[in-house]
Amino acid sequence: MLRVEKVSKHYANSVKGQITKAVDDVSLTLRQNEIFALIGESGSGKSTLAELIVGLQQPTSGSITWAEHLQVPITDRPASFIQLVFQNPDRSMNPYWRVKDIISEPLRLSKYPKKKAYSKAEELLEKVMLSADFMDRYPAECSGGQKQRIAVARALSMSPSLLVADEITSALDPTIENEMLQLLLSLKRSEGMSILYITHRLDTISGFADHVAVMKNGVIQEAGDTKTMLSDPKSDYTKALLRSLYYT
Ligand SMILES: Nc1ncnc2c1ncn2[C@@H]1O[C@H](COP(=O)(O)OP(=O)(O)OP(=O)(O)O)[C@@H](O)[C@H]1O
Repeated sequence: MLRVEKVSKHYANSVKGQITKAVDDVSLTLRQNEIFALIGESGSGKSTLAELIVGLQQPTSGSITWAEHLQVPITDRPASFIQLVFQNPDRSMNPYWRVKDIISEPLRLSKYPKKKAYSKAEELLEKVMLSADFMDRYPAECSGGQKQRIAVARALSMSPSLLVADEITSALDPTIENEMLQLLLSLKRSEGMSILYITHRLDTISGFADHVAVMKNGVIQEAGDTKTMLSDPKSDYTKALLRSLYYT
């Protein structure tokens, strides 16, 4: 569905003559209706790659296209095609707005009448397993996990084909994190969309992600189906990551 081909993003550093290769010659394919986990330690280039995919940044070289129209650059996609949810929901929520206005904002921007947008917001809350009581709350009256669900609900309002979830469970405790993963799995099934799930933790992806890519220093070290990679890792880096799980 989405093809990333030989994509690089290099930044010129303030130190003269040096460049940071945040993403370096990355190729991967995201299929329809799959969960693709992108794994890497801090600074490995995950968020930069996500921003390139979403179109928030332009690659230094390479191309990102969606497979139905392979020659169409990602920047020419319909606005609703990809939605991004960040690690910190507070970054994208106006603290003075009620939940119903936060969720329905994309619909209102698409000229939905207010009443219809609110009724859709209530449906979306139900999709992320929050009750209608949340409609009139402010973000400060919601927990971190609930705010992430609200951010997902807002993203769903545009019926995206691809949801990019950048470290959205990192700040949550294990039980709430597990509930969020279950929610994403059920949304994949019910909405038929694909999810690019970005994380620094390999231990969350078993039974959740269909495919996985492991990234280090801007380079994909290994990619493949999750079961095979977890049971038979090929790169030394993936092996080291897996070994480290047993010591945490
Ligand atoms: N605007 C920028 N200018 C210069 N260097 C940058 C810029 N953005 C990111 N980098 C560098 O690119 C590399 C990759 O950063 P990126 O944020 O993509 O990593 P990450 O894997 O998402 O890390 P984290 O999990 O900590 O968010 C890092 O070395 C970072 O310092």
